[in-house]
Amino acid sequence: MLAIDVKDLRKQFSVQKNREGLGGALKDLFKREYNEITAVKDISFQIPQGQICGYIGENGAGKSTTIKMLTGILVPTSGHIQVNGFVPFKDREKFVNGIGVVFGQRSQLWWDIGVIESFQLLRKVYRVPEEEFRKRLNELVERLQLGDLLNRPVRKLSLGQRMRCELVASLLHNPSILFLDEPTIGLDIVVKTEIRDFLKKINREQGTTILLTTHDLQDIEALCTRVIMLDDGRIIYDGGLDELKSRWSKGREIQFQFGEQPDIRVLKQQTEGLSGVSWSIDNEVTATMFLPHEINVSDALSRVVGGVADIRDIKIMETNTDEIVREIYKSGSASQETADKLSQYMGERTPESSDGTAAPITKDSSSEKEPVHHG
Ligand SMILES: Nc1ncnc2c1ncn2[C@@H]1O[C@H](COP(=O)(O)OP(=O)(O)OP(=O)(O)O)[C@@H](O)[C@H]1O
Repeated sequence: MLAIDVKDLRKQFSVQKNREGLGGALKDLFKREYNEITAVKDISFQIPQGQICGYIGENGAGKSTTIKMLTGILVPTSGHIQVNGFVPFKDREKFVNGIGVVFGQRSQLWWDIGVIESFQLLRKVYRVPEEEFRKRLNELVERLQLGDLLNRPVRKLSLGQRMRCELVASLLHNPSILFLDEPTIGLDIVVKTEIRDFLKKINREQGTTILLTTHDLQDIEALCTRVIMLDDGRIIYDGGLDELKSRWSKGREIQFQFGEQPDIRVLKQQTEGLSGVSWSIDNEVTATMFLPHEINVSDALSRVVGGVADIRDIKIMETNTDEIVREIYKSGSASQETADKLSQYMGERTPESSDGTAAPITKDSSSEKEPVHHG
């Protein structure tokens, strides 16, 4: 069964226009005018069970709006969604038992009470039997090393400690799908790594499906085999991370360290005839060879190694995903082929139903913009 099935999903918001000046304010009082914002524009994708998929895009691309529709917080304007076989905003009671949600920028824990008490309240919300809850809690507490924190009020936790507690909270009822919206935002590299390792483990051991939005591409590199890239509410890439890199990176770089000062003319002679290969001298003893994708690394390497003496070290430089993704964001399209395909089936459509906010998933998710701290 598919974990997530989305077809032609659209979300429009009506935003009130504010006219300028006192006269404008008075007019606003009597006749309100609205602008339509289309945050998500007829997107379609399917995620099989057990996959970890990255959902990325620039600020305002529509990531959070999608997650909110997938978790039943927002009602779509049009299109179809099934998550675990349920329509999120309709079948909420049954639906929420199968999903876990972490919004990095807001808390699902009660601010002033001890962490363990928040967990107990969540146990009741999700109707988890006490014995099962204890077993699961012990396991999660051990894995995320929360032992000392359980009796502290949430407001006294550091961001990293709170985020580990948020993860436990989202997993207490053993959901099969986890939605993570910026789960590593603001965390230091140690906590980020711990959280990534933990997520990899639960995915591997329990087959948890994970949909993850992030601006940190290291999260994507560490966790995701697939990435969906959004631009202005549309999907501009859906595929493997490796494929994205190889299709979009301009080439590879190999850095050589020599025993003596390299002569650029000699280096160029070695790679003569290899189209697109170029050289630059970095300092007295190192030079870098740039290779377009069409040229085989071993062909180029063997020419240099065979023709130049005294090579001390060779470094093949990793493709920098950040740079690639930045380039794609700038151009707004991951490939011509994708853009062509998209333009065939997308296009502005008339909204079919009004937007709206569904009832809260569990306790209080009514405030859309402000962090929710219970207390
Ligand atoms: N409740 C709302 N009312 C009106 N417009 C909204 C609302 N929520 C989101 N938007 C608009 O929809 C668009 C997409 O916003 P969304 O929060 O989904 O983007 P995002 O990709 O998650 O961005 P970020 O990375 O900054 O969190 C933006 O133009 C945003 O201003």
